[in-house]
Amino acid sequence: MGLSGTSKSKIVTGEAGYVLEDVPHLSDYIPDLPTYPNPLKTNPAYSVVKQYFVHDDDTVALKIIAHKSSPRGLHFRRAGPRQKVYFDPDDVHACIVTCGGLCPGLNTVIREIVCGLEHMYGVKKVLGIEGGYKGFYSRNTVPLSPKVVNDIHKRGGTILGTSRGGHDTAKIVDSIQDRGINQVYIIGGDGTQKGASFIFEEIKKRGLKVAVAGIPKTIDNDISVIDKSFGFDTAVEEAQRAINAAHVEAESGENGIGVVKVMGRYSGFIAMYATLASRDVDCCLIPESPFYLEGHGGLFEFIEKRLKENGHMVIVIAEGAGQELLVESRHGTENKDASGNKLLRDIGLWLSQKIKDHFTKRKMLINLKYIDPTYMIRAVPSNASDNVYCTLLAQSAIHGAMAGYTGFTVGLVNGRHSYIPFHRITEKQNKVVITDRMWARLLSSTNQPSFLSAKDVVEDKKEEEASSQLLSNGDSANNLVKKEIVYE
Ligand SMILES: Nc1ncnc2c1ncn2[C@@H]1O[C@H](COP(=O)(O)OP(=O)(O)O)[C@@H](O)[C@H]1O
Ligand SMILES: O=P(O)(O)OC[C@H]1O[C@](O)(COP(=O)(O)O)[C@@H](O)[C@@H]1O
Ligand SMILES: [Mg+2]
Repeated sequence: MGLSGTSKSKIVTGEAGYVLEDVPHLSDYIPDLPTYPNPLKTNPAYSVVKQYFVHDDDTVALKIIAHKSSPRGLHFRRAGPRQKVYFDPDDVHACIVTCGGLCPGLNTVIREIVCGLEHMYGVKKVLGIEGGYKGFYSRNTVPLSPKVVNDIHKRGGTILGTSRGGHDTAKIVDSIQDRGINQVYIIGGDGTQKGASFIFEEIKKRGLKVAVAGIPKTIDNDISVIDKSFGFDTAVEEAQRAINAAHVEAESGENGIGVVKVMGRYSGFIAMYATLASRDVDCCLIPESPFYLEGHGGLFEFIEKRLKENGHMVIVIAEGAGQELLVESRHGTENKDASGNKLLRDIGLWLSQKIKDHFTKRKMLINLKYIDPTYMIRAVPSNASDNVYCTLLAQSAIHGAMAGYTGFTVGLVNGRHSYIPFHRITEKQNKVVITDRMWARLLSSTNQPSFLSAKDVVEDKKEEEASSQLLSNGDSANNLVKKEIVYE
């Protein structure tokens, strides 16, 4: 086996093309750390389970579809408890912080970190950092115990509060150092994980024995590498209620049109899955698939056709869709939120008005109802399957930190919990690939226009080149490079 890599990546190679992209370990920069037997060995719940501990060599493949001649691709370290731990449970002082937008399941993750630390490892000192990153240096903290967090998974939001902006690496690490914290659990999206990687680098620079573990959170499902994010299932389920309402309204009026806006700043996964799940949706509009209103193949033509056929229709639109159509009226100013995310204009409202104007001009009576359930979807508690998922993520993060791993995000990769280096999570976003089979399934289920013209270039050669590159660099199928498409 060989070890190589840049400061960013820790690559371990082996026989038969084996490549592990490992995560950092405290022993990488602190020599002679003492180890302790894992307390789970004497825990009655776990000690009876054969092979409970993860083998040191266990890895998880990033790509599970292989061709005859393709390399084995990249692997990540499998998550789970190790035989040895690098912390005496009595010495652990953990903290938890939630950052960025809300997402169903945040409280479940908090609960399970607190309970998992105490029940599995006997750790009793856990601190909640209030109000996101800036809470490390400008807000209160709250001691967390299994009793305090007992019921919180039944509530939406985060009991710790959250925020955008306020990431000051030096101040955060000063606070970690001053408080004697040695395990940091950071729950948040791509922005948060970028912040977490800076915190990890600073901790390493100062030579501190502090494990930094990220738990990826995104209601938009826009984090790459992982199969899906917690809360996403719940969001899709909750979106059904709004779509049902839009359908009932649309069915009841003459030429009824229901427009539902869902979240999805850059990625239209909620819109796509909510549409596929509902079967009541006639048209789904997402940021990845530019659309146009007027003319042949445009949205207005399709609406008119559907109304004539069915007398009603439902449109689901992701908030980031069609933003380019609004650009002209923005007068060049691009507003950003405290984290630097682009502020979007309300495409749902804009589109609803455009549809109304169009049919008024055509002297065709329509009844349009616009529903914006975005924050309602985000504020609900997680459903049963997300609760289980959150629990496993929290436990995997705890096992990793206790085993001395650091600078990692925990995530489900092809159905297996894995430790993923931060940069893999943050280097690009997960997006719906409109040349992929899932989007084709959606198009065939709604029978909506693809909004691609005859000029759209889909060159077989380019496609082949792109896919063979992907096989060798081990990228996930979810992140396939878009084929070159020319829009009229
Ligand atoms: N590039 C970055 N470097 C350091 N911190 C960041 C970066 N981007 C975002 N953050 C911090 O992460 C937190 C959440 O980021 P945000 O983008 O709002 O949400 P999310 O993490 O859900 O994507 C904020 O406190 C923000 O300051
Ligand atoms: O109004 P807020 O709190 O900024 O949140 C709105 C945004 O948050 C999101 O839910 C995503 O948030 P994150 O990047 O924090 O995961 C987007 O879909 C939405 O645009
Ligand atoms: Mg984000």
